[in-house]
Amino acid sequence: MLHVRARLYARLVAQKTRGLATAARDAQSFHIPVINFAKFRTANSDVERRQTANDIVTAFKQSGFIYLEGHGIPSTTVKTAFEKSAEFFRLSPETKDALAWEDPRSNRGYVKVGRERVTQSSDPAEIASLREKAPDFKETMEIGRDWDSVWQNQWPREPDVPIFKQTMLDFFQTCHELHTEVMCSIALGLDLKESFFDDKINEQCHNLRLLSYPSIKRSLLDGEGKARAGAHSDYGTLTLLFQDLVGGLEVRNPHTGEFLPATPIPGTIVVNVGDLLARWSNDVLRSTLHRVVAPPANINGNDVLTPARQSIAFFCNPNFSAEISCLPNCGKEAKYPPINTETYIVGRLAATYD
Ligand SMILES: O=C(O)CCC(=O)C(=O)O
Ligand SMILES: [Fe+2]
Repeated sequence: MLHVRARLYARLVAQKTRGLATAARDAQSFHIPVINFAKFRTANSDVERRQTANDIVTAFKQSGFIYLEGHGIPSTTVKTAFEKSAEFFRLSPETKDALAWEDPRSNRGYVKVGRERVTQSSDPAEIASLREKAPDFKETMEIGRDWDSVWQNQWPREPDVPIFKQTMLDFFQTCHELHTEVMCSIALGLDLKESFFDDKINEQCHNLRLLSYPSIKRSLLDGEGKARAGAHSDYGTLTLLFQDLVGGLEVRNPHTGEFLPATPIPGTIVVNVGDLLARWSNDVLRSTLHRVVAPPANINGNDVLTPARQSIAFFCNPNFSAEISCLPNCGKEAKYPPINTETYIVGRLAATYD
């Protein structure tokens, strides 16, 4: 009897040790890999295409974030989008306020500093209090598909920022096409037909967000919950994030709770999984918390002001009419009931804006 108990105990200890070893491995292996998408786009063989698709899906299972290189978007295209974005944010506060964001169903227009507070909370009172105590130090311009039958983009007047509209329309289209390709790779990596997502993501219900983080006193970003953008996850399928070289983006290791810097790598796009794709995949793909904090201080450590920072996020969504229910090959039992895309996205947006 004693023997049996001792054996059982030894087995339990061994299991626990193995579990701890796996957890430690997961914690240590958390990183944001650089993936060369050119290998997928111009692959010579199915094997090569499949290899990159597997790498992407593996990374999205582990950390939910990748740096995409070889994505095919010319650096001049990104540079022009950043220049036009900077030109827009240099407009007077009155000119920008005249284009104010008004409605989560539209999700278009200018959002001044302090109006949005991204968070994981869905409690309106908690979000309101966070917004007051620790607002996001950023301003944004939100752009949707321009041919929507109900909602209109809030374009600045052409003479105020020449070619802004055309630049952003072209950039929107370019990002939409890249999203479609990356979703093909995800389908393949999940053992689905490569075209599986095509008719569920083709209506361009996306959101192009230009972000400007003004230069502020570093001390304003010290303190509980204070950040340029608070810790949050994104809502849709994928986010394509273009960042300048200032730094400050951090990604949370879910195994340890620690935030890891997503240091800018020139020429790459940071791509991360959003909540709706995580839900679609029954949490096989991971939607990871991230935030934007003050960039690392200078070596002498006494820089009082943070440099201004610019980024562009393209939030990709399924078609608003698409029903999101557990994908094939993603577990035996669905963890979530089906949900309509528009209901989900508009609900999340309504909670985060003032
Ligand atoms: O500016 C960044 O680098 C990230 C912004 C972001 O995460 C967001 O707007 O959802
Ligand atoms: Fe985000």
